[in-house]
Amino acid sequence: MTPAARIAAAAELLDAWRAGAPAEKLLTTWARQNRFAGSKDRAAIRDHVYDAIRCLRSFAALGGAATGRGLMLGMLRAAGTDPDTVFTGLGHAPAPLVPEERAPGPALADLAEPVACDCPEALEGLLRESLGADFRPVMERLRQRAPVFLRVNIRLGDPASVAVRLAGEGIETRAHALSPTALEVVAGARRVHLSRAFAEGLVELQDAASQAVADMMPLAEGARVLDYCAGGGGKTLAMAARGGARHFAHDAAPQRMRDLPARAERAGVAVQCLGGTALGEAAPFDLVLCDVPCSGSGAWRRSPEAKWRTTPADLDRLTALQEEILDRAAGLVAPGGHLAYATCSLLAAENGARIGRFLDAFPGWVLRSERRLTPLDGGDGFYAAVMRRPG
Ligand SMILES: C[S@@+](CC[C@H](N)C(=O)[O-])C[C@H]1O[C@@H](n2cnc3c(N)ncnc32)[C@H](O)[C@@H]1O
Repeated sequence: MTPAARIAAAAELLDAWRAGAPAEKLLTTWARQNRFAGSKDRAAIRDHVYDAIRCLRSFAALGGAATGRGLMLGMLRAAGTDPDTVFTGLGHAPAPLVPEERAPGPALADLAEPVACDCPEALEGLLRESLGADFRPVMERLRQRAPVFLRVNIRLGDPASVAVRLAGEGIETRAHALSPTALEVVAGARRVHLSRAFAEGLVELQDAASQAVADMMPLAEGARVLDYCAGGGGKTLAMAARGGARHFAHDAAPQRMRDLPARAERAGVAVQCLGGTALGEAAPFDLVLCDVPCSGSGAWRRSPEAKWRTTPADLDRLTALQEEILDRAAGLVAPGGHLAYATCSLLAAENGARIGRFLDAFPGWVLRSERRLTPLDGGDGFYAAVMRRPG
């Protein structure tokens, strides 16, 4: 496909996305129905679609319309590319520009701040309040693609020698300040899944801030550790790789943990998955981590659709669920043990406010550590707090 044909395909997909279909599903269906497209075509179309979703407001303003065509036009203008070189109507390229599309519009620098930095209208007040002086730089960062990070499984290799192994497979990496186990992939990211290093459990794909959260967890020798909202088990595995403790995983949707036993085996660690009844029998635990469901606002570079589809009412539902999970998990912590709370949210309502409420409701518990990370630190936005139960 020509670059222009890829842009035409992305414009069509964006129109279907605006009608409500999830981007991932649209891209998979498109690939199935257009077998002539190669992996480079699919990757380029995916990049255009996700870039446009990340930059929805600014691209629409620069392109003069929030349609797929307007968004692609805005994307070209934002990049300083002359749209006439793409909108030629030749072959599978988009149709030539009509006079209204050609009329000079605003430049990126002239757009109002929330439009220029692609801030969702529905959450602007909360984001400003939560981020303070970092509002603009964080929102700007969320317009960009997310970096790819690997977590080195320190049970099986040290980061420096794993980096050399990866380089031998065409994957260039560099260490990252957020975590001693993190390697940022600077070239060859698409090779990771097929690499021997990945197959042998030397590395997992995991955001560096997520690794930093796992690093914060107090893991005493012989401690019994429960990942209460384990999902796919990213944090369970990161904690287990540190060694010394016994690890348990639970999730309200147990099917989310279905790959965890195989991933644990590949990583050379032991993790026991617990359903509801078994959980009660296995309690108490020395550490319970609640990596709760949240707005995901810290990860909008990776999952930009949520940026436009999360409403204040969703947030109310989420904060109520976060509170319920914390209260229930507190009952699983042994006297003198720790309860940890984590989100990939930038919003104070899901972060410090939840911990403040918990400490008010549970006298005697003390806050031991707390960390806020934004994409300005390099990885996703994260919040984590560790509290200690009275002995
Ligand atoms: C942010 S995700 C966890 C991600 C995971 N810890 C990781 O690092 O890959 C939140 C998880 O909480 C689970 N969850 C939702 N409600 C829950 C509840 N009431 N109790 C336990 N888990 C719950 C969801 O099914 C989801 O898998």
